[in-house]
Amino acid sequence: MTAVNPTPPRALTIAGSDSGGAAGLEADLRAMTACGVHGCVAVTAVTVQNSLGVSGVHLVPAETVAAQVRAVVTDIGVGAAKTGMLASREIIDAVADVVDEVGIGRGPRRTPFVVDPVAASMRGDPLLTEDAMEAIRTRLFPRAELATPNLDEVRLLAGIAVTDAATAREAAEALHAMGPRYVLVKGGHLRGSPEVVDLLFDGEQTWEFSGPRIDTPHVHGAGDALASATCAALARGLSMPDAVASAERYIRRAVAESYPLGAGVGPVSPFWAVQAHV
Ligand SMILES: Nc1ncnc2c1ncn2[C@@H]1O[C@H](COP(=O)(O)OP(=O)(O)OP(=O)(O)O)[C@@H](O)[C@H]1O
Ligand SMILES: Cc1ncc(COP(=O)(O)O)c(N)n1
Repeated sequence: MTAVNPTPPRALTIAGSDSGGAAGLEADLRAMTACGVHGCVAVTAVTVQNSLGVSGVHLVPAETVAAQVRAVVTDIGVGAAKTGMLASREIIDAVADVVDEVGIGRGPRRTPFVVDPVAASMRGDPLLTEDAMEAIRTRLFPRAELATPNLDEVRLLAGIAVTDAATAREAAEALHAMGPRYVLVKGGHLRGSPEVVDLLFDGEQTWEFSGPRIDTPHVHGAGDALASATCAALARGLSMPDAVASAERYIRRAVAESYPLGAGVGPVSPFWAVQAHV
């Protein structure tokens, strides 16, 4: 007898590939799977990458990136989409145009769009050309339901150095004024602090997600996994504050169970969530 199972919720990541399998679309798909969602991909770039860094980048043509988004949305359909490494201004322009075309974006009648403004790898290797951050700000932030910058990206986008709760709030306000409906200022890079505090802001209300800093160097892919877990929760129909809260619970366990890989920095682990089901 043929078993016909229900189709699970789907989400789309528009991101680059990490050959080390720690960050990028590989991290995104693992996090989406662990969070109960079928992940689809529009690949923007192939990186030559391992635990020690990025030694090569090969860009996918912008029209091929847009065509992947179109192919996924028109046939499979998704409940939410996110961006990771977008690599170039041309790809950002193509993504801005195609999300408008297929109904992904900001506001109640659009499929929720999470913009993770990835600028560099955690080791500082550039993942975006220099003129492209401005394009993320002007072309993608006004279309974003949620933007998820880390503190280096906050500095590039808003010129604010976050050092405490007051400057995190100031940054959230400045970034919100650039267009996203919600902003999540991620505190992982405030290395001296014993607590990690992520701040969600919708222009009026703030939600603070805090917990002890877990003592591990292996946080490769943490930002990708957090944005993807949020995207998965949105695809399952959660509200933004609930989706971020669920992703925050997910990422803290994933950081706690991170593991060494190669000679450099290892990844956060999605396995705890999968193992709960096997
Ligand atoms: N040592 C840690 N302990 C607890 N939580 C952490 C730790 N490091 C990262 N996190 C969680 O992961 C989230 C993403 O990390 P981070 O702020 O470093 O963003 P990112 O730079 O985009 O991530 P990455 O570059 O590692 O992919 C943080 O906001 C925090 O919730
Ligand atoms: C293809 C790709 N996308 C994103 C990241 C950022 O992740 P991290 O900040 O953990 O290096 C990366 N290193 N590679």
